[in-house]
Formats: sequence, structure tokens, C-alpha cells
Amino acid sequence: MTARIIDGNVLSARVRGEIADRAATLSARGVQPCLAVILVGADPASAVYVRNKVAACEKAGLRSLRFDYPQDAAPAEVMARLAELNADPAVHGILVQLPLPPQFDETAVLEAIDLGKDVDGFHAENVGRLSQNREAFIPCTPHGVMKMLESAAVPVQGAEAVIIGRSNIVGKPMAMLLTNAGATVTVCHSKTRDLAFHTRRADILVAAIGKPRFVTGDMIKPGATVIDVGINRLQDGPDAGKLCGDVDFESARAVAGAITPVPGGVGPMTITMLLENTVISAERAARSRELAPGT
Ligand SMILES: Nc1nc(=O)c2c([nH]1)NC[C@@H]1CN(c3ccc(C(=O)N[C@@H](CCC(=O)O)C(=O)O)cc3)C=[N+]21
Repeated sequence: MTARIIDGNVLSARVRGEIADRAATLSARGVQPCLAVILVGADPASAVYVRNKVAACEKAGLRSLRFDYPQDAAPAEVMARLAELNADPAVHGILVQLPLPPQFDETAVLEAIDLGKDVDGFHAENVGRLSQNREAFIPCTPHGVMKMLESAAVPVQGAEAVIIGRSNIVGKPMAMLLTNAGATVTVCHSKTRDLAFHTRRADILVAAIGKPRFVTGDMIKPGATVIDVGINRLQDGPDAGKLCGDVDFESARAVAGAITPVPGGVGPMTITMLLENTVISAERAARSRELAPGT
């Protein structure tokens, strides 16, 4: 068996087309959706992601504002910028690219973002709302994964879902979304005993560990759906410089029923959901402006 490929570029193009239509409608109402992106330091991977986000905004008709700070930036300076962006009614989404340099308290920075502009969904109150299955900004990567499952018609209700990784930005929100959608969820991590025992039971397996080609075909249940969240740049060997996921694609593809590639899988969907969250925020702003003109 060779797994069906769930193509994140194809799905992204379709969803971004719908987002561009909504952005155009908003712009015609005088509210062009606007995302502000803050990047601190010169990590080359972060610079690539931020550039991709800004380019994606432009292509879909969203405005983007980019603020770059040096690696040794004073946290107070970034906090002052956040306060300014929070207060600016023309800004609908704010993203602070992670990770931040060590002088920053990451939690404090994320909490300083206005709840209604937290398009990453990393603010503690958005996290709490998601855990209670209430309306919230949903973190972009796990949200993109849910869209991929939906587009591939993968049954989630009643499915055994296994997530490898317990991070705040992927593993934990992924567990909440799958739980809310009716899956039976197991979260595995570095301390899990007998990882393969769990992964071999999974109808849906989500790999978010940050180790290149960690999940191999022998860890996968035949016919399972495998979602690869990893983005690793290979350092050496014959594929040095190439991007690869947390899943060993070749051996996994021979066993799985459906699989996401890297690149061209979850990564582009992350950016797509960021655009969608920004448009949702702008739609709210347009509605309240029209309800209370002149404010
Ligand atoms: N506040 C915050 N929000 C984030 O959403 C966030 C972050 N910080 N820090 C870093 C991670 C990583 N991330 C990616 C987004 C797109 C691709 C992406 O488009 N990848 C392409 C390839 C890009 C390439 O060539 O390197 C692909 O998989 O096809 C990857 C990774 C968002 N992150």
C-alpha cells in the first residue's frame, strides 16, 4: 500500500482564495485586515518564516506591518510597541515570532498581546477558552492540521489519536482540538515508556517532536493517517541543507493510509490559518465599527 498524500500547498491555495475574497469584501467596507509581526534577533529560520508570512499577507490582500529588533533588544522596547499595536484600531492581529532571546519572559510577552488580536492563540485566556471548547483564536498549526484531516475526509470522531509532543504551541492545543472533535487522545513525549506501543494503535498519528525522521514505518498502524508537524533542516549526510519532517517519509508512506509531506504539508497550512485568524479579527472590527459609527 502506498499512502495518499495530503497536500498542504493545494489545500492552502484553496483556503487562501476564500480568505482573499473575505479580505476584499472587508477592504471594500473600509477595513483592510492588518497583521503586525514582531521579529527579535536574526535567527535565519525565523527570518524565513516571517518573510513567508508577510508575503502570504500581501498575496491575499491583507496589510502587514513588520517590526524587527536586534538580538539584544530591551524587552521594555518591545512591550511599548505591543501597547501601541494593541491600541491601534487599524491593527487586527499581532504575532511575536518565537523563540525570543533569553532576556525576554516569553509568557509575559504573550500575555501583553490584546486578547482580541492574539491571532496565534497563545494567550492564556485563549488557551483556556479552547480547553473549554468555547470561541477562541485557535493556534495556527493544530488548526491547520484539523483542516487537513477534514479536507481528506479522515474520520475523527471515535478515532484513536496519538500525538507525540506536548508543547504549548502544537502538542497540547492539538490534543484539545482532537478531544473536542471526539477522538480518544493519547499525548506521548520524551518520558513515554514504549512509544511504539502507543503509536501502533493510532488511527491518527501526529508527530511534533523536532527530531528528523524519528517516526518510522514499523511504528505505524497499517492504513493510519500520519500528520508530520516537524520542520528540520538536515545538517549533514547526503541530504544536508534539505528540509525534512519528524517522520521517515519513505518507510511511513509504505504503511500509512494517508500522510502529509514536508515541505508542502502542515507548514503552509500554519500560515493559512494565521491569515484566517487575522481576517476573523478584522470582520469583528468591521462589525463593531458599523454598529457604533464614529467610534
Ligand atoms: N509566534 C509564532 N507563531 C508561529 O506560527 C511560529 C512561530 N512563532 N515560530 C516558529 C514556528 C514555525 N512556523 C512555521 C510556519 C510556516 C512554515 C512553512 O511554511 N514551511 C514550508 C517551508 C518553508 C521553508 O522553506 O523553510 C513548508 O513546510 O512547506 C514553517 C514553520 C511558524 N511558527
